[in-house]
Amino acid sequence: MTIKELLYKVPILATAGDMEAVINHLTLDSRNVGPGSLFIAVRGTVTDGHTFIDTAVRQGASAILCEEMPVNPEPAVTYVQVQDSAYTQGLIAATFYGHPSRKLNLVGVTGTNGKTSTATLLFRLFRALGYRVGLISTVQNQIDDTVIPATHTTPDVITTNALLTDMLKHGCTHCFMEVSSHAVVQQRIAGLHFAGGIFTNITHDHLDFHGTFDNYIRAKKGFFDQLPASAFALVNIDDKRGMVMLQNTAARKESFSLQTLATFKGKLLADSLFGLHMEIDGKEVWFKLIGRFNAYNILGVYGAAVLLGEDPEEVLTQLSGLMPPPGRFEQVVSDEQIVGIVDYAHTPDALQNVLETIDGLRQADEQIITIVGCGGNRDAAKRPIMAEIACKFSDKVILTSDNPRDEDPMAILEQMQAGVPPIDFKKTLTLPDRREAIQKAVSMANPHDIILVAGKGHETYQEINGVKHDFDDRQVLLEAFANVKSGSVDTP
Ligand SMILES: CC(=O)N[C@H]1[C@@H](OP(=O)(O)OP(=O)(O)OC[C@H]2O[C@@H](n3ccc(=O)[nH]c3=O)[C@H](O)[C@@H]2O)O[C@H](CO)[C@@H](O)[C@@H]1O[C@H](C)C(=O)N[C@@H](C)C(=O)N[C@H](CCC(=O)O)C(=O)O
Ligand SMILES: Nc1ncnc2c1ncn2[C@@H]1O[C@H](COP(=O)(O)OP(=O)(O)OP(=O)(O)O)[C@@H](O)[C@H]1O
Ligand SMILES: N[C@H](CCC[C@H](N)C(=O)O)C(=O)O
Ligand SMILES: [Mg+2]
Repeated sequence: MTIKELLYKVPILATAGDMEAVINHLTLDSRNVGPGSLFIAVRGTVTDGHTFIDTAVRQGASAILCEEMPVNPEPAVTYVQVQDSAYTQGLIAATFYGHPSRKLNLVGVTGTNGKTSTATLLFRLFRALGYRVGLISTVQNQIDDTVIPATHTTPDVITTNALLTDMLKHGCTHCFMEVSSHAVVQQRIAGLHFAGGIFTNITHDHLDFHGTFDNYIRAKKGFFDQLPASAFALVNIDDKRGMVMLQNTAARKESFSLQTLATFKGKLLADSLFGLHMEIDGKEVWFKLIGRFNAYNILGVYGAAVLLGEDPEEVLTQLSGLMPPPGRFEQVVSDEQIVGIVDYAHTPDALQNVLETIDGLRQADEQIITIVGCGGNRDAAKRPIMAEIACKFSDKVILTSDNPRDEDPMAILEQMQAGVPPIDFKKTLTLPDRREAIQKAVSMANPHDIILVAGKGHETYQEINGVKHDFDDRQVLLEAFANVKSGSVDTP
């Protein structure tokens, strides 16, 4: 495709060089540039892509898209200046790949918690309904049975268009994708055509990136503001920001609720360790998912499926058989009946939901032992809050590391400790080594006690100073259970 063809409908400020130059590769990263590449210079949070234009040219880039023309342009290279290269990237990627998002039903899910759960349940539901389906999620991307590892919750828009193209080649009719707030702000969904958008909820997270809660809300709303009139906008109206999401959307406004009148109204009849019993649209159904928060995920999934034209009864039948995604309330039980629960709760709201669920489900005087940490290079304000919530609902708490990234693990833990109420000091331990923390919890547990290992869920690594070390909470729990059994861990 020539650069001129690629720029169809793109607002341009200036150009230099041959507009017939042929482009066979798009990239944001100078390190991936080769002959035939169009390098898109984007201003980032750490560095500015414009500083890599010369490197891209040296590596043989055929064209450069930028917001600022270089002082000494290379005559053999084509330059295009635009107002916003991150946004333009979306338009170009759609043209380059032939608008794959218009050729299937692309549904985006946004919200602080529940995106992976909702998108994965939709993916599994539509497969069970007999479709070929794609998934773009934190845990993994998927085209039917083929798993493609994910690096982000929402990939950059070039990757998404490439994934959608592969999905079409495999005959997919639907793709369910998570839309993170970072992605909305960084234009990672620009130029994508959505058939629908779902809002799960909004609570405290990512204030490091967005600055204020209002900006965070605005970012989520930005997704709905971009939806076309042909799409549906389905929001949880039990969340007080649900209606805000609908304020300026051109899409069809739909809602779901457990508490009030809504397009899709559900009632939670019972909630146990075996699952949820709900009434939806007048029908009583059992589901295998655990926790009230999953009742919301189920309703959102049900609503989206019906809005996509599926038969409500068939949807409920298939939904009732579905299991939660990996690392979401995943249970690992020891031979002595100590119950380990691995859950991806890494926000105050998710942690509180999961602990309330566990507290509501415990039978008698079982102890709840919570292991929790907070990510480095991420929102620091949530650290003391999460420690406080862990203390409120647990008999014992072990504060530990969860991807310290470039931060000092002890500095993160000290910020968490600041949230521990003095009365709870005696039930709180701090062990920066996560393996040691899990072993300690297991050594303290009696049969039927519940150990919540929060924050990492499906993750199979611990990221320290840019290096991802193998670490899987489920595996480490199993090992600790085995060690206790063989007597190699001290029991108190
Ligand atoms: C904070 C953030 O979102 N960062 C994302 C952003 O990077 P950035 O703005 O820091 O980029 P930068 O390093 O400043 O570089 C600017 C530009 O120069 C380019 N560059 C850079 C170096 C070089 O040698 N050559 C070069 O061309 C880069 O490709 C980039 O285009 O743009 C990059 C390219 O798309 C992303 O990979 C990167 O994700 C980082 C790795 C990340 O950790 N992001 C997390 C916070 C994130 O996005 N999380 C959300 C989920 C959140 C949630 O819901 O919980 C997600 O969607 O995954
Ligand atoms: N609808 C919900 N409301 C509140 N909490 C939820 C909901 N669904 C799941 N959770 C809790 O949040 C955790 C993360 O869930 P999930 O992975 O589905 O969210 P996410 O929005 O994809 O997160 P991320 O932003 O990291 O991609 C779960 O492990 C569970 O503890
Ligand atoms: N999508 C989230 C995941 C957080 C998971 C938690 N284990 C952590 O590392 O903080 C983020 O990138 O902020
Ligand atoms: Mg997710």
